[in-house]
Amino acid sequence: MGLSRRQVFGATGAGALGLAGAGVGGWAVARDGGDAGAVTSDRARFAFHGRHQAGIVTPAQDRLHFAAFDVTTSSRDDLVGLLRTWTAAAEEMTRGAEVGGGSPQPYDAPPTDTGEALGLPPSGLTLTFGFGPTLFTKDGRDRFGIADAQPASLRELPHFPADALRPERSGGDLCVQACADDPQVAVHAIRNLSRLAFGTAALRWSQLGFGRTSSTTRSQATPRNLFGFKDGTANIKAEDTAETDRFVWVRPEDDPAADWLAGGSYLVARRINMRIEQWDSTSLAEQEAVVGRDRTEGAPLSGGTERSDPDFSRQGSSGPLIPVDAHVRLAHPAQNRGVQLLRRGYNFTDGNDDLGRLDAGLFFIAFVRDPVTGYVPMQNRLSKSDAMMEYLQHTGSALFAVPPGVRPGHYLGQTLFG
Ligand SMILES: C=CC1=C(C)c2cc3[nH]c(cc4nc(cc5[nH]c(cc1n2)c(C)c5CCC(=O)O)C(CCC(=O)O)=C4C)c(C)c3C=C
Ligand SMILES: [Fe+2]
Repeated sequence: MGLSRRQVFGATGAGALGLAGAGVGGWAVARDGGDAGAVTSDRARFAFHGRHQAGIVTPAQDRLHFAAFDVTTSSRDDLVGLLRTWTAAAEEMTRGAEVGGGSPQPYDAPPTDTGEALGLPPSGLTLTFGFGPTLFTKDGRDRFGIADAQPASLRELPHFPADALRPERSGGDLCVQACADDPQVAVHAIRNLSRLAFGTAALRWSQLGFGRTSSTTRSQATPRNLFGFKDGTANIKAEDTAETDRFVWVRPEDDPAADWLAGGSYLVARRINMRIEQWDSTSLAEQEAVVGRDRTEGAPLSGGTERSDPDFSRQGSSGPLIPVDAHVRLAHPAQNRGVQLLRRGYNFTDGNDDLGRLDAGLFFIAFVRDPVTGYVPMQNRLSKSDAMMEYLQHTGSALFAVPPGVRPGHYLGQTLFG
């Protein structure tokens, strides 16, 4: 039996909870007659307005279309105009309405909405927007008069060992994470936002994802990644409000020069190719040793069930049961000064290469309160020592500051530009 809405979202920090459209500050999900709200369905609808943007601690949907944009204008007014336009369109699309639905549609002009989502339910669409470091400063230039408000932690991520990053899959001034349970709804959202940006911002790169690789609420089943392992077991969950407060949401005192980001977060995106043909020819014993958990149950190799705490000191006949270079050992808070992050990634396949190998992997997305302390040291440790790295190649990378949620009547990023 699922948890009730109040159990799932009752303490988001906003202190209020209600059905979408009720105009309350907490996250709300409306489902026809449903009470769980933790499991998404095509009828799920997430409120666009709130204290935090949706798409972070709201239950992870099954599909992703992620897009990074370059701003092509040098006009601050045009940029703010785009953020206002995106705000209105995002609010419409997340409630399943047409873009520009309120305005009359002249027959001799292109429709205001591209049309492929007409008649489809909201499908749990969430749109999460972020600002990249280059929106603030580029080539030493203060592009839009916001350089003084650039958060100290919003810098290009450092080069990590074994990175094979492609510039055309990295960076960006703006990002939009569109998640939904219907891929057509997610793609429709990015297509329409790109169209509205014409002349102000242009798509730089984008990534489709299927099959979430993390659960973000307790009542969601743990999904599997393309290595066939349960992924997301030890993730921060929406119910863990002490953890989300400590590791996900930015506080005003974190960076006084960038207090506009309070209530927001940072989004780390990494396109990680998985050498799945190599993985598929590896023994199950080796696969489990690399992960540090068993494949069937997802239980730590030290014993117990999926939810048992790993015992890193437990010894087998030839050393620790969870090897010293196992992924879960190196990613565990015990190895990372207690740090945790909220993972919200997706599987991807983008065709194949000339040798018939799939271009497949995991589009890693994490939300952190501070990437400098909450992501970079962990990635360094994994890139240097994780046994899984033999099967991985990082091919894309980006970092964005995710502003707080939008209040009714306000626009995205108003705390920065307003
Ligand atoms: C820098 C952070 C991380 C990257 C990059 C990353 C890539 C990555 N992970 C898997 C598969 C699994 N990861 C699991 C756990 C796990 N991973 C990270 C961080 C990164 N992973 C953390 C913090 C944790 C939790 C550690 C803990 O507290 O125990 C697991 C185990 C199940 C689970 O808890 O989710 C798997 C499986 C892949 C395939 C991958 C890159 C392609
Ligand atoms: Fe991981």
